[in-house]
Amino acid sequence: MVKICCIGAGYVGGPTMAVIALKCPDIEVTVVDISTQRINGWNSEHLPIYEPGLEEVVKECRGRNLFFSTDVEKHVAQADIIFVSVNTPTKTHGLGAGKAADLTYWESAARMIADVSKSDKIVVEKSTVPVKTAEAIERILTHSRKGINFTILSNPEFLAEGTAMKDLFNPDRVLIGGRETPEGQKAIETLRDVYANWVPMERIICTNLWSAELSKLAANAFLAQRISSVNAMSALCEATGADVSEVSHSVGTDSRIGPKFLNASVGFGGSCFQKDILNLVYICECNGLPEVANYWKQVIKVNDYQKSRFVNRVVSSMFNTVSSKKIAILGFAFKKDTGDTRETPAIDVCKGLLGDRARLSIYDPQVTEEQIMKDLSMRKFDKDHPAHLQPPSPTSIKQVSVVWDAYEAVKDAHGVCIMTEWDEFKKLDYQKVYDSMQKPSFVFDGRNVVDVDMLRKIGFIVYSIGKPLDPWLRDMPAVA
Ligand SMILES: NC(=O)c1ccc[n+]([C@@H]2O[C@H](COP(=O)([O-])OP(=O)(O)OC[C@H]3O[C@@H](n4cnc5c(N)ncnc54)[C@H](O)[C@@H]3O)[C@@H](O)[C@H]2O)c1
Ligand SMILES: O=c1ccn([C@@H]2O[C@H](COP(=O)(O)OP(=O)(O)O[C@H]3O[C@H](CO)[C@@H](O)[C@H](O)[C@H]3O)[C@@H](O)[C@H]2O)c(=O)[nH]1
Repeated sequence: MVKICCIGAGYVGGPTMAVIALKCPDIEVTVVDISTQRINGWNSEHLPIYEPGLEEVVKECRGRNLFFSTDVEKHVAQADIIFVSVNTPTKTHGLGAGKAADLTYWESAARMIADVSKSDKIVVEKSTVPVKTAEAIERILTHSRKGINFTILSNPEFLAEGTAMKDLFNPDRVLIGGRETPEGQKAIETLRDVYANWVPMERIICTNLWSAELSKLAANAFLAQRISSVNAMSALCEATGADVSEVSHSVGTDSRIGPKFLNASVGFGGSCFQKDILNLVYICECNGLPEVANYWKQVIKVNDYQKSRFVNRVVSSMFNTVSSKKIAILGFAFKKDTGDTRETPAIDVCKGLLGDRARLSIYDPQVTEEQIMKDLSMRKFDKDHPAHLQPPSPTSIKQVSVVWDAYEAVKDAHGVCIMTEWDEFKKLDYQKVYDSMQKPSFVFDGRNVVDVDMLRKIGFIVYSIGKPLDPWLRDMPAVA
């Protein structure tokens, strides 16, 4: 029986391996992690991550051909194929701090593989890594060569959180990069055969190592660039009276552009876009391409601008101060259908409002109080490191309360900020919300989920990203 071991039981390692186990009953899959808490979670009734459809697959395969373990070395030693899906966060200190990818976790995984292996292995880069990482990893793997052959492949993951299972079952493509040597090509075939159990052959793209590594960074940069483009347009829409949804629709019907990923928002979040673009910027700089680096840097700048623009709208609309005013924050996750808060725009918006001394009442159906408190007190980039290495969270933050019901959050609030597009925020009884709030009552929709006309009829003053402005807001300065 072929044995697969995946190092890193996170948002990628867990779901990806669960799907391989489901689709390949002849393969034994073990997911290992240094975090006992994470592994205990995977072996329990309460999985450590929320992803629609994941629990069913894990329950079907766990104990059959899917295992979760902290015995990292044992399972690595036994495996034929090793996926490495550990964190590759942005460096927080030293050379390239704030931009370069921190490969500490990858390097320690590679050293451990080299130390414990007693048979030939295919080592698969599943984490998103800088282009040319495979070369460095190869050096580490072969430094203590004991007659063992390591063949390295790049197999970047394209799943999006909230739709991970759907994306894994029916991927647009699976990308496999390898060396153009007979061993490299043979390893590509071996991995292709695994995916071929459920992915049509024409959707499995095989390239050289560097193309595969760079394609992942490029795909995320292109996706994020679309959002920053539409968000830049949203500011112009507000200034001119155009409606960003109409503009997106009109632009997206051009088949060369396409309709996806053109929703204006308070900004993109998630663990990947910012980190991967910063990484791309750093690689460009290291390769003497400052113009290319600056081009991609602008995608992040527009994203930061969008978040601070939103905070400024809130503060300026509410008589230029939110000091001591209760503001309800609906949604904290970086998108719906996930409990993940890494780089969520809600963090920057909440910090901006707290800076103006607001009192916040936060509700998200999937994010715990502990997580929110941690996020609001943690430094930028600390968040994407393994949980057990993060600083301990404070028990509470003055001026922030976390509640478990949207109606509780809005009670006596002066304003409501919608930060995540959870379906339940579309279906709230807004008359009830209005009745329980202070007057005038404001709604700031960072995700364009509410029916603006209906809310205005109820009596709300509404701000919706990129939409024609409420007469009240038109007279208020939107810049700090
Ligand atoms: N989250 C996504 O949607 C997504 C999608 C595509 C690619 N990626 C990339 O995949 C990689 C992993 O992302 P993630 O979101 O799954 O991260 P994650 O933080 O959820 O999981 C990573 C896991 O690796 C473990 N780990 C770290 N070092 C280890 C070691 N030496 N040995 C064993 N375990 C170790 C951590 O404890 C953690 O549980 C990153 O490079 C990310 O950029 C993420
Ligand atoms: O039109 C849009 C689409 C998305 N977003 C926001 O963009 C962020 C990222 O969304 P999404 O890309 O759907 O989620 P991720 O899980 O971050 O997935 C991205 O990052 C992953 C990690 O690299 C890749 O694997 C995926 O292909 C890529 O979509 C979220 O805050 C969304 O709300 C918008 O504001 N407008």
